[in-house]
Amino acid sequence: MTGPATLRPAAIEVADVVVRYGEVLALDGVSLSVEPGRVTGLIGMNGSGKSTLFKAIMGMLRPERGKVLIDGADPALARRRGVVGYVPQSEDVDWAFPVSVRDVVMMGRYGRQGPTRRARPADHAAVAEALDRVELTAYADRQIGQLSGGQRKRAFVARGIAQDAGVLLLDEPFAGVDKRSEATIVRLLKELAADGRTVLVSTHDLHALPQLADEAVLLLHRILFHGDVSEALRPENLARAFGLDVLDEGASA
Ligand SMILES: Nc1ncnc2c1ncn2[C@@H]1O[C@H](COP(=O)(O)OP(=O)(O)OP(=O)(O)O)[C@@H](O)[C@H]1O
Repeated sequence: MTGPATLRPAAIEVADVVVRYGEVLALDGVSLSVEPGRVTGLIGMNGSGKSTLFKAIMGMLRPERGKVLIDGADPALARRRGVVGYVPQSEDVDWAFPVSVRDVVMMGRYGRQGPTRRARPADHAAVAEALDRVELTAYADRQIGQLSGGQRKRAFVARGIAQDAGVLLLDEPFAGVDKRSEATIVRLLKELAADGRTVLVSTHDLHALPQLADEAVLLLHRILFHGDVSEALRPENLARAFGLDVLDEGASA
């Protein structure tokens, strides 16, 4: 499948990144390359540093050490250029905010509209196409909070599509989503990767991983594993990523 002409595929390069919040060492020398054209699953327990890694990739925090490059460019610059699209965790969104689904998707066009934010015909066309792609055309005028969990995620994916983002970061897209919506989102993400996008998805949902991801990254403040999904899911790898060895030690003490 060929992508839209304006799509800017971009690889993510993370080199030896250290991020600390006061005493908490959230990322401890993380190095990772994420390639376009694939869905990469980012797996780690609560507090393992997944959201912090996303923030570093978006240039929203400056690492104490190391570097992030998006297609060779500074991540904050890449974000301002609209190269990086982000689907946030549900808790990070104010669902009561009085905006329609269409408004949310139009936000993906703001970077092109300048300070006046006046939508041109091309912006409306891109929003309509993105809504169609995620199958939310019929819901375009609904307030964003009046959608199901899966539809809410798809609205934010549509924002990234309208933005022509070459990199899509999704933070826990399956949390609070039923199986049918999960299957729809998985299919959509695979299509978006096939267009040439770089798709990085954090998830706790290990069952969805084989269908979803072409490769997997296990994170526990540092990269424990990066490679085949089936290998990532081996019990010894999951035990390391989810700290079960720590629990075992505690149990035997
Ligand atoms: N703003 C902050 N101030 C202090 N500590 C923080 C802050 N943000 C994150 N942390 C800590 O940094 C570590 C990594 O947090 P992060 O949110 O990146 O993990 P996560 O893998 O995304 O977790 P979850 O799966 O629960 O969303 C945790 O120990 C967390 O408590």
